[in-house]
Amino acid sequence: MIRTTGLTKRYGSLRAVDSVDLDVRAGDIYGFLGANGSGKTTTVRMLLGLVLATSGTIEVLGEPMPRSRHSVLPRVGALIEGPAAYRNLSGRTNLAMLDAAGPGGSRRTRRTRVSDALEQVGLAGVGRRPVKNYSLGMRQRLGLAAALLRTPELLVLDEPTNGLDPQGIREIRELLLGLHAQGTTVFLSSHLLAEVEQLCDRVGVLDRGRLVVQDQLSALTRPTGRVVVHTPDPSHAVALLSGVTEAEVVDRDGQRLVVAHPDPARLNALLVADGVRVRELVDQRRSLEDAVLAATGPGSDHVGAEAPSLRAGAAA
Ligand SMILES: Nc1ncnc2c1ncn2[C@@H]1O[C@H](COP(=O)(O)OP(=O)(O)OP(=O)(O)O)[C@@H](O)[C@H]1O
Repeated sequence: MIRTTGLTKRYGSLRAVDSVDLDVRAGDIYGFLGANGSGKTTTVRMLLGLVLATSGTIEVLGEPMPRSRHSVLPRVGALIEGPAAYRNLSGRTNLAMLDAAGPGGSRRTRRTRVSDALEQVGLAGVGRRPVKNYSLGMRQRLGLAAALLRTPELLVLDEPTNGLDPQGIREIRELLLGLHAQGTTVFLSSHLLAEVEQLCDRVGVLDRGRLVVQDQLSALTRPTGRVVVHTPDPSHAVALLSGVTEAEVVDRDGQRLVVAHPDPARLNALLVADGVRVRELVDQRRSLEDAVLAATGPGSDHVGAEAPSLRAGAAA
């Protein structure tokens, strides 16, 4: 769906994007993570032919960009940096104007297309109100409606939840999951780990212009081979396990033990058979944050792990 090789953008001596090999596959919800200033927007703009690459190649929907933009862009829905709209006009009129200005899409079916797009983003009831009366979340959804006018095969979204409150973020998330379930491939940039962890199945991490991670979320957060045990009898458990060669207690924090053991089921049986009460026993998994920190290392502008609500009110 999107494939780049050696994609690079220089601004003077700054390599804003540095030899990036993106691989976004059909059916992905791909999260493109990176701190502010890491080069996400520049990459997204290059994918859409809005900024020319210094070097490297780009394929979108199997066609070279920007050369094939006239055939590719009508099949791609895009939302970049706070969608612009005429404030005094209604959402519906804004969409109709965008539809008329965009490539493809006949005039005869415009009304239906606009109505369908408004319906999809949950703005059908307020489509006739002027945009100046819309909340930030409604404006963001209007931007998404514009991206949906052509029933895109691929959605490219730059920080789609920036500036939204938790409710707005959830609405966008549900909308994207719904579109994905209908077959749309989604590529979205974000600086929020939690957002990507909740929504995406494939992740790329940009660190100062370089793609330092690209993998399935499930592979990045795979089990560590350790088991987390919650027990009201931690001392008993530690004493028991000290005599078991294949088990090693690697961490103890109150009633929580982290045990290196090859088989959680066998470990559980061992503990219970000896009278240790087990409240919970789960495979320890690496968090996406751990995976990102391991790849970016110290001194990097780390992507944020803060709750999305803390970002509410940021620039749209
Ligand atoms: N037109 C430009 N001229 C010079 N430098 C630029 C230009 N556009 C972007 N940059 C620089 O390139 C780097 C990457 O910027 P970019 O906007 O792509 O990052 P980003 O990850 O999208 O960050 P943000 O989330 O803040 O938008 C930054 O250091 C930025 O200052």
